[in-house]
Amino acid sequence: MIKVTCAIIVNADGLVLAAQRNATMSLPLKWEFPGGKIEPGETAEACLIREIKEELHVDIEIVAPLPANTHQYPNVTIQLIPFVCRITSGEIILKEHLDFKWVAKDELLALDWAEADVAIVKYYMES
Ligand SMILES: Nc1nc2c([nH]c(=O)n2[C@@H]2O[C@H](COP(=O)(O)OP(=O)(O)OP(=O)(O)O)[C@@H](O)[C@H]2O)c(=O)[nH]1
Repeated sequence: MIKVTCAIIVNADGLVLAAQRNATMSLPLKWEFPGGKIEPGETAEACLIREIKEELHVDIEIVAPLPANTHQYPNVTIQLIPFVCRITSGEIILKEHLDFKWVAKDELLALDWAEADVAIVKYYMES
């Protein structure tokens, strides 16, 4: 099982950042929370801070963990480990994703999410 962290980045207006995977990634064009795989010896929190810097070019602080979701794709099983986060410095520059948008909490489910994210989106919407 692959452990993957992801960031539910919330801005001052309470909007949530959704990022769209590019056409050449796995799960092309699906929406996700940015993040990535935990490296050996790395904590989930350190992984997420590193991945967000690499992918979005901003610094974040972690506000709170949410329950992880294990999801079986046809070729791989991932454990997706979410954290609510805030940007502490920088402007977003997309390094890997095709697009991003700030979405109101009650409109999140309208996006075409990666399957593993759906349970996390629902949990967050109800929290
Ligand atoms: N970062 C991130 N990955 C997710 C989410 N949901 C989800 O199913 N994934 C999957 O978790 C894995 C995370 O990989 P990654 O972001 O570190 O790197 P990657 O796309 O280059 O990996 P890959 O080439 O193995 O697909 C991918 O298989 C991705 O499809 C999510 O919300 N955020």
